[in-house]
Amino acid sequence: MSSKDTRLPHEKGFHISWDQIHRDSRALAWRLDGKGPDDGAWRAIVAITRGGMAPAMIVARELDVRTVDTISVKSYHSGGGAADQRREAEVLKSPDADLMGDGTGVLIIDDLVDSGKTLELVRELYPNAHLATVYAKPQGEPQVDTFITGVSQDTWIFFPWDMALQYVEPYRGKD
Ligand SMILES: O=P(O)(O)OC[C@H]1O[C@H](OP(=O)(O)OP(=O)(O)O)[C@H](O)[C@@H]1O
Ligand code: HPA
Ligand SMILES: [Mg+2]
Repeated sequence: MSSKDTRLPHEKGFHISWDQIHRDSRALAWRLDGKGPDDGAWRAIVAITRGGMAPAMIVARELDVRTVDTISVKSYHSGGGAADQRREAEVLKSPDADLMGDGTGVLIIDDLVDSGKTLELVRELYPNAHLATVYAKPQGEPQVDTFITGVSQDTWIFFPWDMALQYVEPYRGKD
């Protein structure tokens, strides 16, 4: 039996509540406040859809940034068999080109970085933008300029928009 199978149900994932993502996104805003290139201000915020939209909205509110755009990135597995599967990413919708330039003064926000493929592509497109996530796994950390909480690579992060409250059995069941 692998160690994965011996973990208790509540240890298989990192479950984030709305309250937690709000607090962590505000912590991200606090860390980024005054760090823009022009008098500390950020020119615009770009959310990486869809997961980056909630944190980006919270950061935009805290930092009083009114110019908000989106970039839509789809990441997927490519290759043949399981052994040579690689992670790829493609842009489905770009933000306004005049707004973006090379990314200087623009804060690009996502909920998390995992393999780093999504941010790698975004950085190629906007090398001078500041890339920020709320959560980061070790493999993706080199791709992100600022993040709040590190999470181990084998942990799956569950976000509140993907969950619903439901009954769970006690750890010690009836039989
Ligand atoms: O570092 P990576 O391995 O590229 O993974 C991180 C990305 O994966 C998830 O988005 P996903 O593509 O699942 O789409 P969604 O935000 O629309 O749910 C997450 O929101 C990040 O954007
Ligand atoms: O841990 C994760 N949680 C949710 N979405 C993700 N996309 C890549 N990794 C994750
Ligand atoms: Mg995403």
